[in-house]
Amino acid sequence: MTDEIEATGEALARSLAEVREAEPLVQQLTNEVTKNDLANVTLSWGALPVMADAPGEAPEMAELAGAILLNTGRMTESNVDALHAAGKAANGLDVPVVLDPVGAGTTPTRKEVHTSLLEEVEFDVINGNYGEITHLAGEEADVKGVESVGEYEEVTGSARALAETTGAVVVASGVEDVVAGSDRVYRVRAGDEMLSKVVGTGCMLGATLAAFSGGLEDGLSAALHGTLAYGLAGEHATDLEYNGPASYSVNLLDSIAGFTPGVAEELDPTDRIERVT
Ligand SMILES: Nc1ncnc2c1ncn2[C@@H]1O[C@H](COP(=O)(O)OP(=O)(O)OP(=O)(O)O)[C@@H](O)[C@H]1O
Ligand SMILES: Cc1ncsc1CCO
Ligand SMILES: [Mg+2]
Repeated sequence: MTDEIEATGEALARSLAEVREAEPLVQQLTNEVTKNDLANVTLSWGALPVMADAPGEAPEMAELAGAILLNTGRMTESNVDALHAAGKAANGLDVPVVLDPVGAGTTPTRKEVHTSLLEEVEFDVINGNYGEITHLAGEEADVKGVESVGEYEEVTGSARALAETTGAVVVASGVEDVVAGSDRVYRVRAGDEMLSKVVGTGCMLGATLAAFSGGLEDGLSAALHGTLAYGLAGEHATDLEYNGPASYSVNLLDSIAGFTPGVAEELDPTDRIERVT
């Protein structure tokens, strides 16, 4: 691992190119609300999506994958079984595993599912909104359905605490994103308020983090550059023709597809990332 992660346009371009060259197979177990968007986001970063989520086949596919995403938005018994089985199979072969703990803390069922997943599966990345991350860190949090509500002034500390207890890189998404490894924490300022007006943009960040984890060697660089690239794509999407949130969501997909290494090279995103600890 390099001492400090570069946040230049050139460094971001190298990461984007590495994902495209590796073209990792990214298996995603996710909710029905966002499945199609996640598959397209994955393809647009240059990775290959496969949404294999049946309990019998999911662990078989995980053994073939370059990375897997476990999004807990769908709480059916068979999906929960598949999440466990795929996560364990991936751990057995050192395939990176990303957890998106959708709605963590809201119901007894979700509390139990997240507790058992964290006990039984080792995660490389955990990405959730401020409320979900704060809840998983063992602190008081207010999650309404799948939305983070309330104030989270201590989210940097919560993300770091969760990174320390789980060994995962933790990404807490919100107005600014926090990317926490065990020994350092960054804040990423990229994105646009429109990202909060479309359902599933946090889930799409999860797909992005899985694609970058499958393509890059270093997990913290993958999380930091994936979060930065996604936020910048979300900003650029506001330059495209806008007719309301639905057109923004299409523009977001187009913006990700157009975010090539050549585009990244021309940017100077150094002031978007601040190391805070
Ligand atoms: N006000 C904002 N300004 C800039 N970026 C934002 C804002 N709100 C959210 N984002 C960005 O939107 C993305 C999704 O974050 P959010 O915290 O809303 O996820 P979420 O609640 O898990 O979403 P979902 O459950 O709908 O998938 C992140 O990339 C985050 O940086
Ligand atoms: C709205 C919703 N409900 C379960 S999953 C999901 C997608 C956003 O997280
Ligand atoms: Mg989410």
